[in-house]
This record gives sequence, structure tokens and C-alpha cells, in this order.
Amino acid sequence: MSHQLQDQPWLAMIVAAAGTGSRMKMGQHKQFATLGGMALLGVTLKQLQQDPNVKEIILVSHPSELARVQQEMLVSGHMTKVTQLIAGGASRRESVEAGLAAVNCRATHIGIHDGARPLVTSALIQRVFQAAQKADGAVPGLPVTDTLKRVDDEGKITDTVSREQLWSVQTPQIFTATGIQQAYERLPREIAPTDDAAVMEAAGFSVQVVTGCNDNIKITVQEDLRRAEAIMESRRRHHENW
Ligand SMILES: Nc1ccn([C@@H]2O[C@H](COP(=O)(O)OP(=O)(O)OP(=O)(O)O)[C@@H](O)[C@H]2O)c(=O)n1
Ligand SMILES: C[C@](O)(CO)[C@H](O)COP(=O)(O)O
Repeated sequence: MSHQLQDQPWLAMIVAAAGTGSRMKMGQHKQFATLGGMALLGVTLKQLQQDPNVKEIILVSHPSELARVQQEMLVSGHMTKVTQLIAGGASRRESVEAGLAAVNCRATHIGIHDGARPLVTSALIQRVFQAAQKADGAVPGLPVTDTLKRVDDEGKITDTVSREQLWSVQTPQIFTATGIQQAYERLPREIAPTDDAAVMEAAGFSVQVVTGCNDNIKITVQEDLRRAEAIMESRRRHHENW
């Protein structure tokens, strides 16, 4: 796919939501867990749908739930920015690659966001997008505040890792469209990166970190759902549109 040269930045957002949510230990995929009265993935999509910077959303879902997502989230939720709903793969990498293949050629920038991070805000997207326009890409992150230990298989500490210069990064991660497409093409098949900035780094691109948001948590285990509910409730008390 080629990307047109144009003056105005144009952001396409891939939502990686094809995982099974095995760590949530629920009877169904975590995308359907209830959060604030909606499906978790529905909350994420609503946030992106109402964001002025996001021009199109490519939703990557588990192959077994495409029909349900289409009906319960896209049609019922009026997610008009979702231009494509496609099947993901067995790994996050495969799901992102499927999304990249489907991006509109108008996109100057491609964002990649976890379906499991419903508390993303427009302020955060704006911050990352602005920084991405001055580099090959940008990601939100926070400096690590706990002390870090390396631990062996028996649970014994082997050493203490300096936390100086260590940041914990989140999504959305936003890159130049040509950069992220090239970076994935160059990535050796056997590598399974845990985020997309790692793919850019491996290809020699420069990625800027901007201040992330403490509340932009990834829903991974049941406890995260309770925390997310509390954050949503607090936002509702302070902002009308939450
Ligand atoms: N094959 C995969 C695996 C993960 N993801 C997405 O990547 C995001 C981050 O992954 P994670 O939170 O680990 O989700 P799961 O892989 O679903 O969770 P688990 O590891 O507990 O099974 C999620 O939105 C998930 O849906 C994906 O699109 N395709
Ligand atoms: C992409 C990510 O959310 C950045 O923190 C994270 O690496 C995803 O990890 P997971 O193991 O796929 O949940």
C-alpha cells in the first residue's frame, strides 16, 4: 500500500481487540466484559469515535466474534468511524499486521490502540499525535516508580535493576504511516513484539515518549475492571460527557 503525500495530517487508528482475555478468567472474551453499563470494547470505541483527531478506525477482532461485534458494538453503538472490521490472528503481531493491511491510503499517521484500554482520552490522543508529527512516532509512557527486581524461577531475587531512564509505556502509539508499514515489513518472522514502538525501534526509527495517563490502564485481570469502574465513576462526577 502506498501513502499519499499531503499537507494535512490524517490519523487512522487500528484497534487491536482480537485477544481472548485468558487472564481475565471469564466465560467469554474480555471485550464483552461490562464496564459502566457497556461492553468494554464498546467503551474504547466510543472514546475513539468521539475524538476529533481520529479519522477512521480499523477494528481487529477475534474471528469467532465478528458478527457479534458488528451487531452489538458497531450497529447498535453507531460507530460510524469504523470503516473496517477484520479478523485478527493468533498473536498481537498478526492482528496488528492484519490492521495495517487495511488502512486507508489517505492516512499520514497510523495509531495502534489496545481494545483493552477503554479509559483513553482525547487529551492523551492529542498529546501523542502532536509529538508523532515531530518524529517517526510517539507513545505515551510514565516513569517507573517502583523498585525493579530480577527474580529467578524459584521466586528469589537475583538482582536489582536500576529504574533510571525506565518508562512504562501505554497505547495509543502513533507513527508515520510509511514508517510503521516499513518497520513491520522488515521485522523477522520469529519476533513477537509486545508493543509497536519496539518494531519501529528495531527498524531504526526514532520514537518519542510523551507523558501518559495513570488512568489509561489496560484491563488484564478482574481487579482492573473494578479499578476502571471507579475511574469512570469519578470522571462522570467531574465531566458531563463521561
Ligand atoms: N492475538 C491477539 C492478542 C491480543 N490482541 C489485543 O492486544 C491487546 C493487548 O493484549 P492483552 O491485554 O494481553 O489481551 P489478551 O491477549 O486478550 O489477554 P490475555 O493475554 O490475558 O489472553 C488487547 O486489546 C488484545 O485484544 C490482539 O488483537 N490479538
Ligand atoms: C501494547 C501494550 O499495551 C503496551 O504496554 C502492552 O505491551 C500489551 O501487552 P500484552 O501482553 O499484549 O497485554
